[in-house]
Amino acid sequence: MYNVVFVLGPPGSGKGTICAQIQENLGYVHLSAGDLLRAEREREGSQFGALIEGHIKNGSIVPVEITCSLLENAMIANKEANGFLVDGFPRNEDNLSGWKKQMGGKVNEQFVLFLSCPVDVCIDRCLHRGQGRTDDNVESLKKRVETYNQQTFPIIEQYEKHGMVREVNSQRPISEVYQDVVEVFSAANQK
Ligand SMILES: Nc1ncnc2c1ncn2[C@@H]1O[C@H](COP(=O)(O)OP(=O)(O)OP(=O)(O)O)[C@@H](O)[C@H]1O
Ligand SMILES: O=c1ccn([C@@H]2O[C@H](COP(=O)(O)O)[C@@H](O)[C@H]2O)c(=O)[nH]1
Ligand SMILES: [Mg+2]
Repeated sequence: MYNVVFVLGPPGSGKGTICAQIQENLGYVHLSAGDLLRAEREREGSQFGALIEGHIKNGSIVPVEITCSLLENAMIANKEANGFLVDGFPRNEDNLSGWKKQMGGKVNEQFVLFLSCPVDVCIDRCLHRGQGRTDDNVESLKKRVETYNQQTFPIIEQYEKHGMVREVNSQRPISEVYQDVVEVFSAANQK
């Protein structure tokens, strides 16, 4: 069984930043679904490159079969990890049902870390991220936020109903956010 923590929140809420620190200090392996899709987009011979880029630019969600296979392959390649931080997934109903179908019997879902942050702050962070992402522009960000509000937030609400969401306010200095996140992990791993 793989231990899994889903890390969700609006675009630019700091998921990648916090996951990198958790990976460094707590032995979880960080799997950003977005990073895996970007790597697949760049992979020579990939049949999905154009499809992935279309979704990324449009802020829409790639079919789950593609994303879930990338995530499972990355888990298989890191079997010795304490657990996995699945960053930016599941993002919609299709993601959730596809994940349950493919991974249902293979994972222990520990909790959902929800980094909450006002959208205007998040957009400003993305516009100043400086990583050259093709979706860090005003037009794509508008669509990404819309997708988050309409499709991803309801997934967080579903997990909330099952008592699985741990919310941390990420509109604060990174060190403060990280401190609270560590407490969430400590509490979960004491059980
Ligand atoms: N608490 C914070 N305060 C200020 N800036 C932050 C904070 N957390 C992250 N950032 C910065 O905001 C930008 C976005 O952070 P990050 O890439 O971690 O977000 P993300 O949630 O992974 O975004 P996306 O969903 O678009 O991948 C980065 O430039 C990062 O350095
Ligand atoms: O599960 C996923 C994760 C991501 N996408 C697509 O990638 C971009 C960028 O994702 P980030 O998490 O911001 O790196 C996202 O807008 C989607 O288009 C996806 O389809 N499924
Ligand atoms: Mg990210």
